[in-house]
Amino acid sequence: MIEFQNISKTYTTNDRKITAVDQVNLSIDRGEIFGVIGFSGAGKSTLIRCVNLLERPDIGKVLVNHNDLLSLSKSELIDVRRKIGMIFQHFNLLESKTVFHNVGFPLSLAGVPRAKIKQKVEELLAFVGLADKADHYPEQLSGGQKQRVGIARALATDPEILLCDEATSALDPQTTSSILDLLRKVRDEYHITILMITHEMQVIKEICDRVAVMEEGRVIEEGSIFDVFSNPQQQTTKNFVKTVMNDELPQSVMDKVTHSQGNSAIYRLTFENDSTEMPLISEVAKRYDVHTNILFGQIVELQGRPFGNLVVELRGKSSDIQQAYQFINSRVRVEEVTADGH
Ligand SMILES: Nc1ncnc2c1ncn2[C@@H]1O[C@H](COP(=O)(O)OP(=O)(O)OP(=O)(O)O)[C@@H](O)[C@H]1O
Repeated sequence: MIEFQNISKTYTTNDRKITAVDQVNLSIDRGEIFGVIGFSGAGKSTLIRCVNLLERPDIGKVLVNHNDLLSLSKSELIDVRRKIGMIFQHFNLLESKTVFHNVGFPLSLAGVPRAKIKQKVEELLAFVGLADKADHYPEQLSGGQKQRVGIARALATDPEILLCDEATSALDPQTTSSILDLLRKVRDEYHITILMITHEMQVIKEICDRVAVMEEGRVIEEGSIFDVFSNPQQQTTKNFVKTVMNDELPQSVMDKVTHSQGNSAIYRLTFENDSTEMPLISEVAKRYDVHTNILFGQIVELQGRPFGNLVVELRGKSSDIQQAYQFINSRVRVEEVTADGH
């Protein structure tokens, strides 16, 4: 549906060159909710603006529905852009127009007859839950309501793609959740492909199917939500994952454990899918002459699949600990936790 083929974009300011997007390759499928995460300055906004050529990449190709955007004429590009809606962090509503006229604005611009505009706007306001706010002005609305208007306006031209530029970053967590629910409904009911950029991993976790992590203009990691959250590879990705999956042991616990007497080792066990239901620790205690001390445990759901973490201290003779480790290792992913808790 959307394909970036080796695109790069460099800005030159005061003789300084900044490569905002650096050789990015990504492919986003029809009907997918795809997230791009990165810290400020990573190049996310530049990348998303390449989808409708608000920014033109210097090199590479942007394909939308197999159309090579950079080779289109002006009028062809206008047609493609009509199929791409966009919502923004600060909503970008027209303050002097009512909710009704904000939503209908793209249709008025396209010369759609009044009766048709009325029908479409009413349908969309009902869809976003603002049927009773048609005559209100933006200043009379909360942030969440404003973003609902932004979404309704973006849907007015029946787009196939919705671009979300930090669409929930100005909202509190509860309102963010309700907007994400609405975006999921947009995808499910209107079958729209959604590309969103954000610096909040919680947003990615709640709604996306796949994610790409950007750093210094490059995509450093990409994959399904389950794979990236359960087994992040790059340090930046690990840091983002940590913000929503807090599985760090407090230092005070680590200190107690590492200063305890006798032979002991600490392991982090990772459970996925069916293995989350495995009575592994009781099995270890039964089979081997080791004491087991559970220091931390959690189970979360990623895209409907269970994923768990357990940090266990094993105490006993080195040879017994080693045997117990091998048994665990044959059943689940396991790594030793070092003295700093990692
Ligand atoms: N129009 C521009 N002129 C010059 N430099 C720019 C321009 N737009 C972006 N940049 C630079 O390109 C880099 C990437 O910016 P971009 O806005 O794409 O990142 P971002 O990940 O979206 O960050 P943020 O979340 O802060 O917007 C930054 O160093 C930024 O300063």
